[in-house]
Amino acid sequence: MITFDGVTKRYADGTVAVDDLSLEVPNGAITVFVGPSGCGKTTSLRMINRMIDPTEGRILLDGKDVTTVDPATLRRGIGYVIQQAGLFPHRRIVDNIATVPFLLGWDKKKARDRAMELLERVGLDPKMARRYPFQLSGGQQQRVGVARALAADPPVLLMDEPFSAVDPIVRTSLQEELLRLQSELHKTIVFVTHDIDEAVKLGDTVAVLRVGGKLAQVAAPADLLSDPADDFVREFLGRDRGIRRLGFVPAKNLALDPAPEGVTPEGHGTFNPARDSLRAALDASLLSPDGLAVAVDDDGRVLGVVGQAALVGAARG
Ligand SMILES: Nc1ncnc2c1ncn2[C@@H]1O[C@H](COP(=O)(O)OP(=O)(O)OP(=O)(O)O)[C@@H](O)[C@H]1O
Repeated sequence: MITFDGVTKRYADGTVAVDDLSLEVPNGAITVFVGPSGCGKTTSLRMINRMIDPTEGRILLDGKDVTTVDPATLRRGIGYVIQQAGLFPHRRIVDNIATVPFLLGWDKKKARDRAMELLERVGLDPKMARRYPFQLSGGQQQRVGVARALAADPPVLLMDEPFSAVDPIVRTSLQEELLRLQSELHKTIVFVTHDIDEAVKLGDTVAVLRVGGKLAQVAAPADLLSDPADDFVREFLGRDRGIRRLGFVPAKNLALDPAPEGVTPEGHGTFNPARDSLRAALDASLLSPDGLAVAVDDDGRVLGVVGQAALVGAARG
């Protein structure tokens, strides 16, 4: 666990970038820091690995004040991913990924084997290993950045706007890849973004900061969407909060009616109650001429139907 305990950062010119921040970042989950430009997200992140030291307060990593740990030792347990990957341009991809293992003195073969394993893990073709960064697309470079941060298997991963510089489609696939990786690796991840949609998609917990470095709210995405703490958070969350919140409510508790004669998945919107959200079920019903969302299992077999009145009722509840 990472604990921010009354942390303030005042820069030499008097700018208060972070103001009395207290927050707990649980192990094995993704905590997102989100907020407008200049609200202190990057400063907060960099105080964890001591690229910046706080002016007041303490940051504890598993109970230990990070300022008492030598930065090099500290960073061995903390992977760091930044925007535009920050790869070394004159090193091949495999050696970029193996950077930390090399620094730790692993033998060359073991370090490169590990790099190859990670290359595949982040969804890249092993053929890429011998290329240089300029021979990869932006999205591929970002994947290499993630692989490099994971190379020495650190328990903590800091990610600073890692997907901001790529186009929306690549960005979506990188986000999904991160969620897939996290479901296997269970790292303690602190993720910084200014994009609220990215925050609610990736975060188990979302911390919203406002300019001046003050914490506005910290909550699970569904709670943030249903109960914003104040006007700033409400405005920052943007439109369609009600609908977006339904994306976090599982559809598995919906009461299904037997499918009427002739109602089939063809010509109807379908959803899978075991996997999908209430939002997906509502969408399915809106796509059906008679308003019935058809529930199907993994094999496409019809389990039943649910109508719009029941969906709206479930959405209220
Ligand atoms: N070295 C510095 N000296 C003085 N002020 C600084 C310094 N670094 C950052 N700041 C200021 O501290 C505040 C917070 O900066 P920070 O980079 O942490 O914000 P951020 O939320 O990450 O912003 P962005 O989303 O634009 O990257 C800003 O007002 C910034 O101008």
